[in-house]
Amino acid sequence: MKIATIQTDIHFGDPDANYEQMKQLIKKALEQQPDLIVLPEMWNAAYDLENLESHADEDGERTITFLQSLARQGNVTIHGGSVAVRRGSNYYNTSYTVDATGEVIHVYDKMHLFQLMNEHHYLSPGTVADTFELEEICFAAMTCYDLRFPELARHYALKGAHVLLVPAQWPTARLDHWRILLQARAIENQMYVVAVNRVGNDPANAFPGHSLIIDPWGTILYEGKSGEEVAITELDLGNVEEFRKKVPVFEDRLPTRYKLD
Ligand SMILES: O=C(O)CCC(=O)C(=O)O
Repeated sequence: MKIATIQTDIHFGDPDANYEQMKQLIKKALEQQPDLIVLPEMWNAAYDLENLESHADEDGERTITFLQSLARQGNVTIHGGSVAVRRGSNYYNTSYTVDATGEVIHVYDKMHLFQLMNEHHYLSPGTVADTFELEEICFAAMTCYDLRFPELARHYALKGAHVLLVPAQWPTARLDHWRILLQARAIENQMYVVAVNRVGNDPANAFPGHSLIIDPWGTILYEGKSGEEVAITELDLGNVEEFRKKVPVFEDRLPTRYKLD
């Protein structure tokens, strides 16, 4: 599977500029005919949480229409990173995945809200962690801070996921955590991890890029630099069981002996 990762800066609190910029970047990715495009976290307005009322996407309608048009045009599936969405009186950090026919095949609301960026004061947490199928391969998605919760990645692995998508706005100050945690999730769950981070600055943080694609052995197959990058990585996603046979952790788990609550 050919995967395009879109590592970009994001205009703070300016959805119109961000939809236009993302359209150009997706079109650039389409030139290389990828099967899947993955975008970063909160790309419609960045972390301008104080102004959600004016720029959160009402029921995700603008984002879904935008992704559907480009997915059909490029005959590609797009995991739309995440955007700030309003549903009823609540706001969410939501990922939509749209396939080449324009069908929304998966929706994920970020579960673990990041107190250091005040998400918990503005957003509601997601409650559903489902997997989805793409070309007969089981995928799962989480968002940025969710990465610190190994239980969520293990939950997905036990549901059959072979690929974990992780859009993020992970700050430069903790870049070493980013790389180590992504590798750990890949190794301990023996799954591919495709993680897309933003670059640039917002009023509170700098963002380093370093988007990463890691195989189930923990080997880094792609690592972005610190600028804007539309990268294509070709992956053989059908070989996860081969990795799992080498070290059979799923056979050797003893779940009745460790209670997590
Ligand atoms: O956990 C971290 O250090 C970064 C998390 C984060 O920036 C986020 O969830 O937006």
